[in-house]
Amino acid sequence: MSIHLGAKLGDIAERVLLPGDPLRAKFVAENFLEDVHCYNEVRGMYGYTGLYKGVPVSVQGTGMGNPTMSIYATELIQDYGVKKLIRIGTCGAMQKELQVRDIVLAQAVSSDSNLMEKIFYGCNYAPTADYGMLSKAHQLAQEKSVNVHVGNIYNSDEFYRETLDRLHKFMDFGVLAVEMESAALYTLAAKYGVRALSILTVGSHLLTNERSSHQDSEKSFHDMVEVALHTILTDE
Ligand SMILES: O=P(O)(O)O[C@H]1O[C@H](CO)[C@@H](O)[C@H]1O
Ligand SMILES: O=c1cc[nH]c(=O)[nH]1
Repeated sequence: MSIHLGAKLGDIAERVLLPGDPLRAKFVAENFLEDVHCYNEVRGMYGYTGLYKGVPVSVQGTGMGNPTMSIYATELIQDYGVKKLIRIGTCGAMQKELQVRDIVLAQAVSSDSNLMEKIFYGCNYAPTADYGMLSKAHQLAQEKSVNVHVGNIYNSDEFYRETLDRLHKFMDFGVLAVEMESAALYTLAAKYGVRALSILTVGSHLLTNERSSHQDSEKSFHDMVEVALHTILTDE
């Protein structure tokens, strides 16, 4: 057991999908994996391990924001030996060419979080995706004819913003979409020498205010989860 996970050693696979919402972890386990067991209920942050095409894969809720992602990513890597982590999240679109339900592959992460400043003595650090997993996910998404976008995303510690100025600045510089966990995930993956990628479904559009309903978005997760599962299985 680690501090925040009730799993025994060996309960968690080397390959883990990471949704923010613990109920999304349950949904993925019940609908995509076989021979599933729940290894964590601590804090209601459900974690499951099952088989995908005969290979053990876990799916672990992370909660919202860089601090909770940091806790789960660190314990998964350090205490349970996880080697490949793919976040399956939602995001808000920031460019007009993106549509609700499109998929975004986060190649790089810009952030307003001071997490990196703390780690790197006030300097900037550019959290980046694992290139092998990024290119595999891109290829798979294209094969499935999914509307997929690859590029820089905005990681924020704010969901409800004091000002929109910063958001607009990132829009001006071509940043695709906003979310709240990928800076911590990519930075910790680099620290511990493991592989990470964030795959995001557009749940809302910040330019048009369109948003998918909660139920609607569970269905639209289907493509993202399939791309994530196929990507995490390949060794490129
Ligand atoms: O849907 P998830 O994975 O939680 O991701 C996004 O949704 C939450 C905000 O509603 C934040 O966690 C953000 O990153
Ligand atoms: O983090 C997020 C996710 C969706 N929409 C936002 O505005 N922020």
